[in-house]
Amino acid sequence: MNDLQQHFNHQLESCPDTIKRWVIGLSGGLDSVVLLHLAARAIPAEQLLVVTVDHQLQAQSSQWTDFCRQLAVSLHLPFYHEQVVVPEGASVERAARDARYRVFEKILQPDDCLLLAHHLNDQAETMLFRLLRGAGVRGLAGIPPRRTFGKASLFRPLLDIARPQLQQWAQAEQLAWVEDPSNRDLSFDRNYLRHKVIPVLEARWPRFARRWASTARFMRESEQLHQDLAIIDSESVALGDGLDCSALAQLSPARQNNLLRFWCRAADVVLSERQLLAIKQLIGAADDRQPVVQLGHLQLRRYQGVLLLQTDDTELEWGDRPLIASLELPQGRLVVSESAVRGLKSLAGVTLRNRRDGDRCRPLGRGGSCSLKKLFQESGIPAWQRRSWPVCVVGDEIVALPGICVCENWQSEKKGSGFALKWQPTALSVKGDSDTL
Ligand SMILES: Nc1ncnc2c1ncn2[C@@H]1O[C@H](COP(=O)(O)OP(=O)(O)OP(=O)(O)O)[C@@H](O)[C@H]1O
Repeated sequence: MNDLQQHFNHQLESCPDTIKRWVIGLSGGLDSVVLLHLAARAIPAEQLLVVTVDHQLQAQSSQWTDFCRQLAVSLHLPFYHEQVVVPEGASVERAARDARYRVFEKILQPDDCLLLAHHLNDQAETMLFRLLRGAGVRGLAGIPPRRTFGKASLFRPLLDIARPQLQQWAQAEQLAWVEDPSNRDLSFDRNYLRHKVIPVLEARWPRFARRWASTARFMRESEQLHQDLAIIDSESVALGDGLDCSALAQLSPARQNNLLRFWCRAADVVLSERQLLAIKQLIGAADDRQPVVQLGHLQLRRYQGVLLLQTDDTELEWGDRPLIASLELPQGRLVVSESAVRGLKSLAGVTLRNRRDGDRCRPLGRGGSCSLKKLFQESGIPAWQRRSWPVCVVGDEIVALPGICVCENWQSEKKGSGFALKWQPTALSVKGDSDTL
């Protein structure tokens, strides 16, 4: 058996025994054709599935799909293909990749492993590309050899192999593959690096890609340590769904940044340096100014010394909606359950509306009327959440404020009966982040 096949078989042995099916991403290019042949010689056909995604970006794309199908058929392997429509936008490469990964994710079952043919030169290119864009430790960790992927796992068994070795093997085995002419288009940054920059580095430092692969491993380890530290720090800084600003300020600036990055990444936000700076200013701003930092589709706010990440600020219009049962909305969750104390006696005729200027009600046990503004303040409800807070009314009378009070004359007869109401505005909590590179 030759070296490359041995290497591949050895890589497979390092995978968990629980894997039932291997799904091979076949583009028809040299790398994935080699991967397919290696896999077909090492894995029984009934445990393999070949998948090709047609991005429809080139006139010949359906011919490439035909090529891939014929190759799979010639090896007696099951084949699946799907055409995707890649949305136009700033980066076609990225959009195509996202569309492709969505197809993979749809197909994969829990005990599947997706095999992709990234190699050592892809790793070097990725690192250089990210460095040029100002990546940090996480970006320079490069392409990970394995990770979880949706319900399944993803593995790149050729990541230690240089492209010339794949080419030699393909030639020795007399394999055929397709060449994508767009790989020569130097207007794409990746192609420019591959054809113009990397060869210059290679000529002077022939082993640079292998050295960078070690750097990527160091970076991955460092990134893991950063994540571990963020989890430790969040134990003392997390408060409910938010971060306690004074506890955060006790950490060193680097640990603050680290925790903020991880916390935001859990909500899919990658913080830029400018955004980090804005957050630091937000931490020091006065509460009455209702400070906010916009982070893409999210908003970071500070209220009563706590940083909160909100999904959306669009005001929720209740529009006299009848209160029937619990509700799940993008802006929050209205929970209706059995009350352990004296809850709202009935839902009959109760509707939900937005708060109005000058609204007052008579909370149970208070012995008088009180403004909603005061009730919100006393309950520590941040000002920006009040506009969308549901107000329960029967006709013109306020009968309850979910999570805050039930009003006189609307409570159940005895304890442990009636309905408990809660309004939980959507907020994102601190949680560990898996490796999603
Ligand atoms: N159209 C496709 N259909 C199925 N699999 C594909 C397709 N294109 C790429 N792949 C798989 O993904 C691997 C990497 O391809 P490519 O280098 O184009 O990837 P990328 O995911 O865009 O790269 P990167 O992750 O480095 O940005 C290929 O070797 C192949 O296994």
